[in-house]
Amino acid sequence: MGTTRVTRTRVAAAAVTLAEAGVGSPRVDAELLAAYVLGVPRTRLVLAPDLDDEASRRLDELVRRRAAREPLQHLVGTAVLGPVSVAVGPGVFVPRPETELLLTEAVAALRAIPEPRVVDLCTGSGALALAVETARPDAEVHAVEADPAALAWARRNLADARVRLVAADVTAPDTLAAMDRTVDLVVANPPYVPVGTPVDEEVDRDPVGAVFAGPDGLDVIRPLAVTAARLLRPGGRVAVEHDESHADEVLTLLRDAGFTDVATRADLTGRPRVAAGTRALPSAP
Ligand SMILES: C[S@@+](CC[C@H](N)C(=O)[O-])C[C@H]1O[C@@H](n2cnc3c(N)ncnc32)[C@H](O)[C@@H]1O
Repeated sequence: MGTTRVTRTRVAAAAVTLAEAGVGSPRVDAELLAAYVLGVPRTRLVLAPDLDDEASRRLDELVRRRAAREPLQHLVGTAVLGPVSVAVGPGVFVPRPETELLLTEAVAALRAIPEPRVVDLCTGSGALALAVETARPDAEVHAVEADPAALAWARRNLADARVRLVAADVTAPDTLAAMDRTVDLVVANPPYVPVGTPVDEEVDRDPVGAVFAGPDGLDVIRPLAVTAARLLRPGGRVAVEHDESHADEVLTLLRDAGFTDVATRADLTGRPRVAAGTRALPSAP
């Protein structure tokens, strides 16, 4: 048997198992799990040594767990956001590719600002804060999170970074009060799903408080818009990820909180997913 034939056969069988279990990207997941077991990037799978008996057993076990809809990122222990990879598992929200739109908006907003001060509200694993710091090593980045389990993951992910992690409630009127009117950019990917909305089985593994936010999904974004306006200097920028059904409501919340130039950014499929705005300048006396 050729060196990669076992792997090819096992990956094909795993993809069938995952498809039957309703996994959205069965072939990719099968390849990623095989690559993980073999300790190679997915792009090098065809060049990797074949699966031996022990590796085959480990792959079977991971495929069984993935078919039971454990998130792929929990199985491999990491999730990627733009240029960074963070450790994830039970107790913390798994960063999603969708949030790269927010990261792109953040980096664009900082383009002309030297040594910017940035606040990431609702940081979860710390992925977005770390990605901003990686893109802009001259930035002073603060990351705010309230949930103790998520904070433990963020602490681990930010251990070697300069990001300052703050345990606080982003809806409280005094969070980071010492920084009022000094921040250049506030970014946030808060919970925004209306309570009771059916979600994928994988989303069910995210902490409830990371996903759901009250009957209309806006229980965190509503006060967060006020917090962002308080923290930002006049002319500073805000960018908030939201559900595609909330575009108009979030723009209204930003306007009501004191933002101008509010606009929605759409993802590659045209769905509105990020609202951005500028902290209004004080009106002339
Ligand atoms: C959707 S997750 C996003 C995590 C991360 N920013 C990302 O993009 O992967 C939302 C996070 O907000 C946190 N959170 C929810 N309500 C909060 C609040 N009132 N204050 C601070 N953090 C909060 C949750 O614990 C969760 O970690």
